[in-house]
Amino acid sequence: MQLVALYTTPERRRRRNGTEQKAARMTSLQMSAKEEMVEKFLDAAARGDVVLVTAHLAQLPSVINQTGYSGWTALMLAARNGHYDVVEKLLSHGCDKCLVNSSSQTAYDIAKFWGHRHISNLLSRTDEGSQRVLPGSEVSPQENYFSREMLDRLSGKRTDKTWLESKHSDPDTVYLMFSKLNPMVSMPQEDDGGETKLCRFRYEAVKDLLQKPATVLIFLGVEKRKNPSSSSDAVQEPPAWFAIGSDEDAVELLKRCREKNCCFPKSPHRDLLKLNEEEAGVVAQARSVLSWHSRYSFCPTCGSSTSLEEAGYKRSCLNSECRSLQGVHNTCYPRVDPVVIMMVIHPDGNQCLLGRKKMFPPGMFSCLAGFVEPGESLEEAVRREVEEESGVKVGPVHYVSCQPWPMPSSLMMGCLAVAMSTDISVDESEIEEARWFPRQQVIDSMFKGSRPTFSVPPRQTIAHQLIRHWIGINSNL
Ligand SMILES: NC(=O)C1=CN([C@@H]2O[C@H](COP(=O)(O)OP(=O)(O)OC[C@H]3O[C@@H](n4cnc5c(N)ncnc54)[C@H](OP(=O)(O)O)[C@@H]3O)[C@@H](O)[C@H]2O)C=CC1
Ligand SMILES: [Mg+2]
Ligand SMILES: [Mg+2]
Ligand SMILES: [Mg+2]
Ligand SMILES: [Zn+2]
Repeated sequence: MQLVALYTTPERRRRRNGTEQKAARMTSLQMSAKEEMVEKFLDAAARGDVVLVTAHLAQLPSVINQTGYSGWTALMLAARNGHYDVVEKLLSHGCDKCLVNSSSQTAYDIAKFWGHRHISNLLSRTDEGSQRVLPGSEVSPQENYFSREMLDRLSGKRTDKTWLESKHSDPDTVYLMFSKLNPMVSMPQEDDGGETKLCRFRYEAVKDLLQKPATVLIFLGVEKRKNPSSSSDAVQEPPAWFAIGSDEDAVELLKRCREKNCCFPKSPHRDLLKLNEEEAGVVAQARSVLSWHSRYSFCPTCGSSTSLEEAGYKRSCLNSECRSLQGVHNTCYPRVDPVVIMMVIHPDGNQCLLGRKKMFPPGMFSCLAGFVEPGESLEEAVRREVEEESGVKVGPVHYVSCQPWPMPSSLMMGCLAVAMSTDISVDESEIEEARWFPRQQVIDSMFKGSRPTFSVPPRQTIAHQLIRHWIGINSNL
């Protein structure tokens, strides 16, 4: 009932106090134009003015998840006051419904408390929730880190040797360089906002490498057109992208780059999470395919040598008698390993099961995960892995979203699972510790920052997004 005391009437409180507070801030702090716009946007959401809300979003998309002096987002205010159309509009623009106010309530909690059942139903819809697992307006629906496709893979062109050769020497073609499966990147400079960037090469800088027999060349695709209707696009094909896997000495490779601060990251689990969403998607594709080439040089059926085909997407056995060349010859394609990762919810709905491996940084807990085995459904894999690792029995399983995880080629399939038993007994060979964490404790460690009792993996992981997702759909009341 904390909510009653704090937020009984946010709109009235806004009306009563808003003008004086704003005026005070205007004079004392000189409210910036951005702050003023945020307050106007929040006011429109609180009043249910969907036209004005839409106009603000068009003018400044980043306003969508902002909070004003009250610490409430537009979604929370619209949910509080029962404005279904505003909630719908904000969701359609990809707002983050997992955010909490200072009392740890999500927009869902607020709508539920104030009896706006049509809104709480809308906010709790799992398919809707699964579409928006990453925060930020620049991220489109159903997307996790490593999932964005900025290239059109044009798989039909992989067998078109003439087209591929013309692209090799095209001056617009972009080459990425990999050494030991890691891409050459320029590390963040102080003035560029801390983003790691892929080093992009042109044909002239790499053409000698393309001639070397040990070089692996992968066609990644062509850039997706942002504005396909413009007239220059009609005559010009978008640039093609290739990945080069080279066995040349890394120091020598680095000399080819003119940019400053270049390197091949040493810790992919950490460094590859600092790319922007688009480049991360390209790396996910290239790294998994290169890793397959590095481990599958010989035919797994007869042990003969293989040749690289289809622009890097196939290896064929050079022994014409080999069984792998008959029937289903799927020994020859890049591998993808399906993994289930699950947020296990306590039967009381207010706690979740998280575990830690010995290799995790101190204090970090994450969702349980495990490889899907042959002939197993996702649901069964979830039940088996949870029981193996924690001893907890699981009933219903609900798919949420997935994430390519190029370490080296997992496809993480994120699920919510409801526990049918609560006693924990960990498999110490896989997990050091597993615990039930109350929702409030999870919220404190994710959002409040000050001395959390434990930490969760970074936002780029699907584990993090599943935890957020659960907070977003679970009632706090
Ligand atoms: N993005 C994210 O948020 C997260 C990603 N992950 C990723 O998920 C993956 C799987 O999680 P994990 O808990 O380790 O899996 P499991 O619980 O299945 O346990 C790993 C065990 O499975 C074995 N194994 C390795 N590859 C396979 C395979 N293809 N099929 C069946 N068993 C296999 C390993 O053996 P061996 O020791 O011989 O290799 C290891 O002993 C990992 O790659 C991990 O990086 C995990 C958690 C979070
Ligand atoms: Mg396991
Ligand atoms: Mg596991
Ligand atoms: Mg396993
Ligand atoms: Zn063979």
